[in-house]
Amino acid sequence: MALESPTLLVIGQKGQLGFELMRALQPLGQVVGVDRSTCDLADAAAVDNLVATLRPDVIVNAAAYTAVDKAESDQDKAYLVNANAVKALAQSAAKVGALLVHYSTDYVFDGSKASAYTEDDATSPVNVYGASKLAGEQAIAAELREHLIFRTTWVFGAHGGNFAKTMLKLAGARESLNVIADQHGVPTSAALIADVSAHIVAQYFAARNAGTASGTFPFGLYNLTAKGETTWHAYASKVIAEGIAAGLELKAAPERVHPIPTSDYPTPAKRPHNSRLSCDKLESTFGIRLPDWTVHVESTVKLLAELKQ
Ligand SMILES: NC(=O)C1=CN([C@@H]2O[C@H](COP(=O)(O)OP(=O)(O)OC[C@H]3O[C@@H](n4cnc5c(N)ncnc54)[C@H](OP(=O)(O)O)[C@@H]3O)[C@@H](O)[C@H]2O)C=CC1
Ligand SMILES: Cc1cn([C@H]2C[C@H](O)[C@@H](COP(=O)(O)OP(=O)(O)O[C@H]3O[C@@H](C)C(=O)[C@@H](O)[C@H]3O)O2)c(=O)[nH]c1=O
Ligand SMILES: [Mg+2]
Repeated sequence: MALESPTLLVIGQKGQLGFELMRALQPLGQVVGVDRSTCDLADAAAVDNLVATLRPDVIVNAAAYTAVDKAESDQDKAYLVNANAVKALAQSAAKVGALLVHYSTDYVFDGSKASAYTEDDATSPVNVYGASKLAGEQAIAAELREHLIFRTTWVFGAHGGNFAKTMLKLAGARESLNVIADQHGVPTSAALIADVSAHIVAQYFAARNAGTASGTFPFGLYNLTAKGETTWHAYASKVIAEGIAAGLELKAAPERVHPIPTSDYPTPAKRPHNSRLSCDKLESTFGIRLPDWTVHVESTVKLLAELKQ
């Protein structure tokens, strides 16, 4: 008997991660992408109508309010998109029996732990964005058993805005940069997150086709980042060094990227000093091996340099 091709709905297809998901999910079925102009996530009725009409097997939500500093003075909007809309989406998914794949952040933690955070560690966000994302996680867990929430960190890619691209731009315009050296974390490429998501959705389809998905599939919360660790300062230095090696003309050489403490870079939102997440649960549950963060930083900077030339 031929198996029917599944339908996958990607919400937020124009973000960093959404763009990579539209690529990575293609082999799994019919992929339908929507963005703010075709479906506003904050419009619960529109989302419910879309889900009821399309009846997707899987909904992947890559849309979020991600402006961390702006969220401090725009709390209602951050909660509307990251919490209320996510709860409504989970309810819509439950009605049609879809798996909901969703993404969250290291900013659900206060960063006071000395080692990498596991999925069992207590949350304690220090900014509005982190609190709104945590509320979204909790809403999904309350509404829908068949969910996967991937907590990730410091996302970058060739498509969309991110810290790596900001550093290349600043290094092209200025002789020197000051970058925080006492916040520790892991740059994770949107492509890696999308590829791992696709692997796991494929495992879900395989289990479902074998008739076991709803009974034994390991739904739930997983950390998903690249391996290793760094600081914003060392990350900026690496990006700039790779940019120069790839032929970009940058004014600020890596040795003129100065390390500074968080106290020297005041921002509206507080940020955790430790953003490291242990991915042992994801690797052992799904049999996945995550690459070091430098692998995709190197390839992405090369690609960005090629695109400029
Ligand atoms: N970026 C990062 O460093 C990290 C991100 N994450 C999480 O990963 C996920 C993906 O993030 P990333 O791809 O980097 O984010 P981006 O900011 O690149 O993309 C988010 C997308 O969501 C869209 N969006 C926002 N509000 C709405 C809305 N009301 N209706 C429809 N679309 C909307 C945005 O559209 P528009 O441009 O029109 O606003 C944008 O296309 C998010 O859940 C985020 O919280 C987790 C850790 C780190
Ligand atoms: C531009 C700049 C930033 N910084 C600091 C500020 C901040 O602590 C750090 C990173 O800056 P960003 O603006 O990229 O930080 P931010 O937007 O907070 O990045 C976060 O985004 C959300 C969506 C997440 O979920 C997190 O995982 C994380 O990636 O670098 C410098 O020290 N010097 C600079 O010149
Ligand atoms: Mg940002």
